[in-house]
Amino acid sequence: MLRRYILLNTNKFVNCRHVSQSMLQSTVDEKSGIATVTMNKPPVNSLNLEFLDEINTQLNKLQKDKIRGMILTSGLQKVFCAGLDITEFYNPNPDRLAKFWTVLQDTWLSLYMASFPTVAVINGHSPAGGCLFAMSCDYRVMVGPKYTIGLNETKLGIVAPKWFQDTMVAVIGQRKAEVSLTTGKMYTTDEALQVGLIDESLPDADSALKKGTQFLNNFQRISPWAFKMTKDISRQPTVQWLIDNKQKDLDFVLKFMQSPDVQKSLGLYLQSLKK
Ligand SMILES: CCCCCCCCCCCC/C=C/CC(=O)SCCNC(=O)CCNC(=O)[C@H](O)C(C)(C)COP(=O)(O)OP(=O)(O)OC[C@H]1O[C@@H](n2cnc3c(N)ncnc32)[C@H](O)[C@@H]1OP(=O)(O)O
Repeated sequence: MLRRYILLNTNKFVNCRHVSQSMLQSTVDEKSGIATVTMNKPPVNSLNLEFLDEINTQLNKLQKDKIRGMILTSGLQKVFCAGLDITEFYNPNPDRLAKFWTVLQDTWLSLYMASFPTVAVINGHSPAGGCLFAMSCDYRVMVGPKYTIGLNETKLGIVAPKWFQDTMVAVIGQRKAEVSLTTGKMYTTDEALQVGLIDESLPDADSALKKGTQFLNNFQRISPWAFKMTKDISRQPTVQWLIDNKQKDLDFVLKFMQSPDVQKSLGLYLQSLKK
């Protein structure tokens, strides 16, 4: 049952329903119908099987609740999301890896095709899967200037799957995405704004959240049905490949991730992170 709370959110009191609390906090402003979903899995919001499952469950719940919009942000000091949890890939248990990848596919489909408008308030670093999540929202507001965002997979000796790449192409275009993906480029906030990877840059998290809310307020006078149909038509070419090839994508990942060369690269990368 939903309970009423007064919740402290970025130094502001708002009237809201408290929907869940664990690695993910979700609050819905009663007046606007806008949900704020805050990732809170220290130290870096890395996406493991359980966290992804929780995110996907929450997205499906918000859809059923017919919210009017969602802000996705982080409760951590300087990281929006560090991407996929690399320990899921290193010396993996094949059954768990298969579950992990399937939940990732489903979570991406839920977020990318969400029936409500979505904004990523990127209040920290956002590499790889973190960048994928941000790019999957309808609008991106980033706190600058000190954080970075991008698909850095080649720097780990791995390959961004086709649907990660297609998501980037849909945001910044083929040519820029190709250079960005092959070089594993991590953009500063200013660079990300220049290339179109983010829509706005704000100096602090409070003003970024306000900007995100302002964007969502654009939809108050737009029919949810018209919004959803338009988004579906626009995004269908990007999602169709995965919808048609979920098993093939999974089989490839299982094979690729268990190859000795990839394991060696991942081991070295994990070591460098620990240092
Ligand atoms: C036909 C051909 C088709 C080809 C298809 C190919 C198909 C292949 C599929 C494979 C695709 C795989 C896709 C993967 C996407 C990903 O998301 S991979 C993850 C990439 N992420 C990163 O590289 C981020 C790494 N982290 C950082 O850069 C930094 O941690 C940070 C900038 C996010 C934060 O910095 P800081 O605040 O200084 O924290 P740290 O001290 O670095 O980290 C604290 C702590 O967290 C651990 N950690 C960091 N990131 C991760 C992570 N992603 N996963 C797991 N753990 C992580 C880090 O090791 C530290 O741990 P300790 O405290 O030292 O134990």
